[in-house]
Amino acid sequence: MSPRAAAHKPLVWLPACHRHLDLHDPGGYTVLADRYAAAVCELGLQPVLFPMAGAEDVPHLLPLVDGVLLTGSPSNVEATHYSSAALPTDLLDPRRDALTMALVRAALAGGTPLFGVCRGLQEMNVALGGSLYQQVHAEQGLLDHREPETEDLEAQFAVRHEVRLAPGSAFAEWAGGTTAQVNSLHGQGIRRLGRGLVAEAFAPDGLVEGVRVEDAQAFAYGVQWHPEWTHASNPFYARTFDAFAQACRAHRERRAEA
Ligand SMILES: N[C@@H](CCC(=O)NCCCC(=O)O)C(=O)O
Repeated sequence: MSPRAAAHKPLVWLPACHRHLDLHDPGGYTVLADRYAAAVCELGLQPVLFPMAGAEDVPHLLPLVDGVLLTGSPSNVEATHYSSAALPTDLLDPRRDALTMALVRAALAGGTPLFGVCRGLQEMNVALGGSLYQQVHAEQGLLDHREPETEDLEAQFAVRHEVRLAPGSAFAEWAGGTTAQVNSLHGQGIRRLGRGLVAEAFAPDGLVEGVRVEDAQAFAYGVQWHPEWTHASNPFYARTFDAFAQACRAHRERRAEA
């Protein structure tokens, strides 16, 4: 690593959510679960937020960072992005949608490492022209992938099912085999795969749970599970995150040398 590149930690952009919280200020709040930012810090990277960034800011802000981590969120990608009508019960976040749709495309076009987790995977899929099941559990033949109704986070994030991993894929390498156990906290899921996405991890009901972007210039993966949870003690999750972190470091090097 060159001395210049070593001077700063690679910067990882985590697009935040925008919510109305039951607090004194009735205005909106910018929200990011500490869990994701902490995982990024533990990898030796620096999480950054651009709270007011919109799609129009992406060309100016993306060159400042070394990676993008699209986090999970209780909110759903609005179905109008894949030409369906949103269900009346949907918790939506149009500002996040607008930003992440542009960010996915720009990160891939410019070779910025991109990792999507849960909603983040769904955003990658929709940004690339794919569609989602709005309620996986309502589809015949598909399982209920939602977390149990409890406030106990350990129970919510507990391992829930196996995933089958494509032989020879990076997922299989990170898992050390062609199966792994994962947690599951989502109501939506990939229906039609986006352009250029290769399905490489599958739930027992066949739902696509892990993708890579074909011919990507840098790390470009998405997972439906949550590797940020217990990533330090789970070798599969740890290797996935390490690969992302390495890609961010390599991107930092390239930026420093340019
Ligand atoms: N709302 C979507 C995405 C689910 C998701 O990202 N869950 C994570 C919840 C915990 C967190 O905020 O990290 C769906 O239901 O599929």
